[in-house]
Amino acid sequence: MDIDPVRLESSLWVGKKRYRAALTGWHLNWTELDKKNRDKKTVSVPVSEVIGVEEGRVQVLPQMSVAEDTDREFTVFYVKRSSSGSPYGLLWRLGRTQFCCPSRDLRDQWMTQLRIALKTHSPSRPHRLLVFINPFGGKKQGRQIYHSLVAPLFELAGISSHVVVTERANQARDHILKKDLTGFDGVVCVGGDGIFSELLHGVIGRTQQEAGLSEHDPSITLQSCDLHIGIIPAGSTDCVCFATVGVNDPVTSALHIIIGDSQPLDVCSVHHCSSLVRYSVSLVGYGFYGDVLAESERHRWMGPLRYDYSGAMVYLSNRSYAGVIQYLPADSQLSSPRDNTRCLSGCSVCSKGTERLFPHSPGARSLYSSHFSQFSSDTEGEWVSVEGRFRAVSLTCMSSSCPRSPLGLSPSAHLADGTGDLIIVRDTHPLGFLTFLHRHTSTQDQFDLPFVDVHRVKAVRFSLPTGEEEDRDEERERVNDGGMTEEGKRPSRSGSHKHLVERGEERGQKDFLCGLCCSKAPTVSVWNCDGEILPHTEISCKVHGQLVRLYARGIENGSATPTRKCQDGHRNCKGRCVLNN
Ligand SMILES: CCCCCCCCCCCCC/C=C/[C@@H](O)[C@H](COP(=O)(O)O)NC(=O)CCCCCCCCCCCCCCC
Ligand SMILES: Nc1ncnc2c1ncn2[C@@H]1O[C@H](COP(=O)(O)OP(=O)(O)O)[C@@H](O)[C@H]1O
Ligand SMILES: [Ca+2]
Repeated sequence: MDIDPVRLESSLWVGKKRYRAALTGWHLNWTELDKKNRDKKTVSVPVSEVIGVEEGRVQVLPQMSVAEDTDREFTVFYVKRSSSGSPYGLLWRLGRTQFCCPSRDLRDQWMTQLRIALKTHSPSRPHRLLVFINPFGGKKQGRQIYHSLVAPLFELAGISSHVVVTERANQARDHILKKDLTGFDGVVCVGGDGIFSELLHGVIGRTQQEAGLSEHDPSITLQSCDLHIGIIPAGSTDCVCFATVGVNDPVTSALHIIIGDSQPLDVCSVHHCSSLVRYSVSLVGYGFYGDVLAESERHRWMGPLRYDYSGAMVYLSNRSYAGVIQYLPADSQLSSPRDNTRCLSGCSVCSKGTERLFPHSPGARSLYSSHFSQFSSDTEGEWVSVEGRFRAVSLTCMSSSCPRSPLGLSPSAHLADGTGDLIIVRDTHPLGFLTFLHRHTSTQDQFDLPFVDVHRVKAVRFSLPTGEEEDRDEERERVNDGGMTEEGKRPSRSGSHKHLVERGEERGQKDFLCGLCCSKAPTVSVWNCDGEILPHTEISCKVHGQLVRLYARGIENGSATPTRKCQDGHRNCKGRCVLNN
């Protein structure tokens, strides 16, 4: 349906300069005029990126206040992209321009038309948000970040928010699962990947409850979630924010939330036998990343640095683990983890994913759903099996870029294509593994190593090799342990790992901790699932295309976005090479 665009055009003043300002349905433009009425520079702001309009000369920080109201002035706030951003994504800032009209009538007309345009052209903006702050995330700045940087912007945009400062782990998840959410358009977390994961589990769980679907049945197609999730980064890794926005910056994220941006995200479900263990969006990792997480939990007091310290310790302990990996390859015609592309805002691979996942007719959708099922092997293609000793086995549904690794675990992975990338690092000499790790910090290709394989997949299973009886017993012990809460089968996030670390009954864990100070090497590692230790070694994972939506739009392509060395051998061709998109 075409909506009649709002139009208004007049001569206005900004400071001492005269401008021709025009509001069409989609854009607000103002062009400086010289004395002979010739056009000079034009500023153009899409209506969808206007944050608010106020009468008078208004400022927002440190508090919203009207500096002066002469009856003829109004202030427009909008998204302004900062040139001093990171090379990986654009920083957004609050732009502000104060206009002066020749008359009060004209001022009122501008105010009215701008507000109508905002209502008409930004229907997906949130009006009411439920905000969870983890006061202990990252450098423990969550509360301050929210109140000083984010709340004033929400107020300016007319968003009302209900704020919950969490007092315990899993409070945010339980709140979303159990409380009345009527009237909320979205949920927001202020913290790291851990509190985000709580929101993810709450939103997915609640949606399945309402749809009458069992999350424990690995063969069903889960219902995608309408309630959007926003992330204000204030954690240690903040990988989900970095990989979906391109920067970890609270103001940028707040502005994406205000304008109601929407980024679908693939989610991986992790099952053990017939029970859901957890969901993941970034990393499901065994071996190195599992060991780093287990070790880092003992050094939480170090804050975000705990990962670097533990990374070095685990690297020096030089471990590899036996296992059997099975995976279901995705259609290699559509994309590949080594095609040297980047998933950027408006990504065509993800758009095609949307068409495949949600074709318009309901009949077609259910046909596709059965095609997508991990367990219907008829149309699926074949499972592939790899057995051996591995330094690291990682599955990621997106690039998992973060400040530590700005291109991520899998630089060409897509946020919303319905697939994940399985990275298999076979056992190798220490220098080889260090090269692999180090390449995560540069534009060099970490997959271009003889002991590394990467596959684009729809599902993965991991088991211990047959004949490792000792390990199987251990695995049985873990299953009996469970790590589940009294509410039944819902996994307990930190309950399980607290159990592992504090009581030390988990043998792999005990071996691991012991292994750092004595020579006995452990035979099993643990799984790191978005920063949580899983209570099982044998798991099966399935990617659910576009299961949730974030208030984000993917990474906007700053001119300097670094990319990999291209296949012609150019180093650092930084997007100029034709092979890069
Ligand atoms: C030699 C330098 C090597 C740098 C290797 C960097 C790899 C970075 C991969 C990052 C993957 C991120 C996936 C996201 C995981 C998060 O969900 C999750 C939870 O985050 P939260 O605490 O904010 O809630 N974070 C994590 O599990 C942390 C994983 C971080 C691993 C960092 C490893 C650093 C390794 C340093 C090795 C140093 C070797 C030195 C040898 C002398
Ligand atoms: N009030 C709280 N007390 C203790 N733990 C909490 C609280 N709120 C959230 N958590 C848990 O803290 C863990 C880490 O939180 P997160 O926000 O990811 O910070 P970080 O990035 O520093 O790890 C998560 O597992 C989350 O569930
Ligand atoms: Ca994906």
